[in-house]
Amino acid sequence: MSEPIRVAVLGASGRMGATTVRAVQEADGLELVAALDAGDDLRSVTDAGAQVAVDFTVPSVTEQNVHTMLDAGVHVVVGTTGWDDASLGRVRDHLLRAPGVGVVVAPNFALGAVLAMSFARQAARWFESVEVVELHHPDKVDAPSGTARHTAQGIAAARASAGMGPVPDATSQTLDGARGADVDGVRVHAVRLRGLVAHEEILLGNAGELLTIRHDSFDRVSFMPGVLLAVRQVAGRPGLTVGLEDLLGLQA
Ligand SMILES: NC(=O)C1=CN([C@@H]2O[C@H](COP(=O)(O)OP(=O)(O)OC[C@H]3O[C@@H](n4cnc5c(N)ncnc54)[C@H](O)[C@@H]3O)[C@@H](O)[C@H]2O)C=CC1
Ligand SMILES: O=C(O)C1=N[C@H](C(=O)O)C[C@H](O)C1
Repeated sequence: MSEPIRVAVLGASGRMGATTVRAVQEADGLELVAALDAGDDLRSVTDAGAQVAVDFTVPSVTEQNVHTMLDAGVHVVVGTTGWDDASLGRVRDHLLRAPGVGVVVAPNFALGAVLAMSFARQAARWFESVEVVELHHPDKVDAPSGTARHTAQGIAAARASAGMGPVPDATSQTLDGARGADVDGVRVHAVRLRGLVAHEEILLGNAGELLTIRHDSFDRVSFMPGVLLAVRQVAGRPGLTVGLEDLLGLQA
């Protein structure tokens, strides 16, 4: 039998980190060797011999954590949101100096959410109108969600490659924020409500019809199959992988 993959979890006391700690402990072929939270020294990841670090921390520290892991030759699976083209570009550059090391950054590890984004990209070219609504628990620090941004970017790219123009919208008088955020021309609305976990609706409209694509995460265990898949695959994927689509054999 092969040796287990040695895994460290960063943000281990948080909602996602604690769920990941349990999932790694229960998974075949994985061994939890370090569980760190704010204030802990990242050197304990390498001291513990971790091969893969999973980051579920906060947007303000995740990029620095990844650079520190790359300097140590540790593969990284990142679920923390807040990434943009510039921060991803810096990681891509760093990876040129860390040959053989892999980083997977995925805004959402729930299989249904990844499929919903894929369906939305597929549908985008056939609908004149589209808006994205994300709904989350009120302790979330960022808005709109990383998933909603990724969804809107994918829809915008699909519309652009189909030669579609802007989404119709005659609004000329409005209160600030009433039309949501503009992500590459796609309106994104963020709801924060006690009782919710993580939910997304993609609304696609044509004259006389509406297609709604909806995904609900009712429990954080929904993210774990995707997290474990990435942990198992990251060492075999040198360089930067953004999103879980490629790991699931879906078109990005
Ligand atoms: N990709 C995905 O599927 C999912 C991503 N997320 C994202 O994961 C992130 C974490 O979400 P939650 O667990 O709900 O937040 P949380 O606030 O419950 O947990 C964050 C944890 O990170 C810790 N932390 C802060 N600075 C740190 C540092 N320098 N080193 C180590 N730990 C540090 C905090 O003390 C806290 O325990 C968010 O960005 C969220 O959007 C959440 C759910 C699913
Ligand atoms: O903070 C959360 O809870 C979530 N964050 C991620 C995001 O911002 O997309 C993934 C999921 O929506 C849960």
